[in-house]
Amino acid sequence: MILMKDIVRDGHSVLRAQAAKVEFPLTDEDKKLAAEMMTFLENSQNPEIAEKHQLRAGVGLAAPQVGVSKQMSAVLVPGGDDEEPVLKTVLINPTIIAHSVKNAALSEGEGCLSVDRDIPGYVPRHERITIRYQDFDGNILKLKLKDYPAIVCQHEIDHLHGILFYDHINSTNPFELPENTVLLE
Ligand SMILES: CNC(=O)c1cccc(C)c1Nc1nc(N2CCN(c3ccccc3Cl)CC2)nc(N2CSC[C@H]2C(=O)NC)n1
Ligand code: NI
Repeated sequence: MILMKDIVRDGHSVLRAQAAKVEFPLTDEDKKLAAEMMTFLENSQNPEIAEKHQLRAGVGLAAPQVGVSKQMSAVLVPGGDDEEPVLKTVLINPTIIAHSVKNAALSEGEGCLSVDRDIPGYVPRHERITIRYQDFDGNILKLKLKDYPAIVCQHEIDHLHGILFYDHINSTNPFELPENTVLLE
């Protein structure tokens, strides 16, 4: 199982590299990695397991964060208690093919499993996006998202292009809110 010791931290070059496209058919190794990344997210969101293994909670994990420079990210945005997840998917070779003019940012800022320090500030992103990606069989799928799930997927797709959340924070005024940007509570 993936543990915090397996997660690459900021400063390691793999987090700043352009990840390679995933080839199809997926190798067994690719399939295993995708499953392990999703299991990590589930474990990290389970209080008992997270406590036992000292896992930091996350809703997204990209392959470069476990040292694999491939375009694959797992996303698990939970619903309320006893509800289905809002979003549970593995994005393979994802691209944003459309987005709103309007931007959005999490009012509490963003965290990242690969960044051990708290970096305050708004991370302006698109409020709505359409993602084109591939499933395990290589079929091309489209996904329209808005608000928190859209923010999470943009954060994870950034990882595949060597971009970290704080790259988007205004260094002179971290809490400056660009016009046409809404804050998500
Ligand atoms: C600096 N301020 C902050 O971090 C921050 C501070 C407050 C609120 C938010 C909303 C913040 N922001 C933020 N909170 C999260 N979590 C909230 C807690 N949650 C979680 C925790 C426990 C169980 C289950 C779950 Cl689900 C896990 C996810 N996650 C992300 N990000 C940025 S997009 C990728 C995603 C990620 O997975 N990061 C590791 N940002
Ligand atoms: Ni991250």
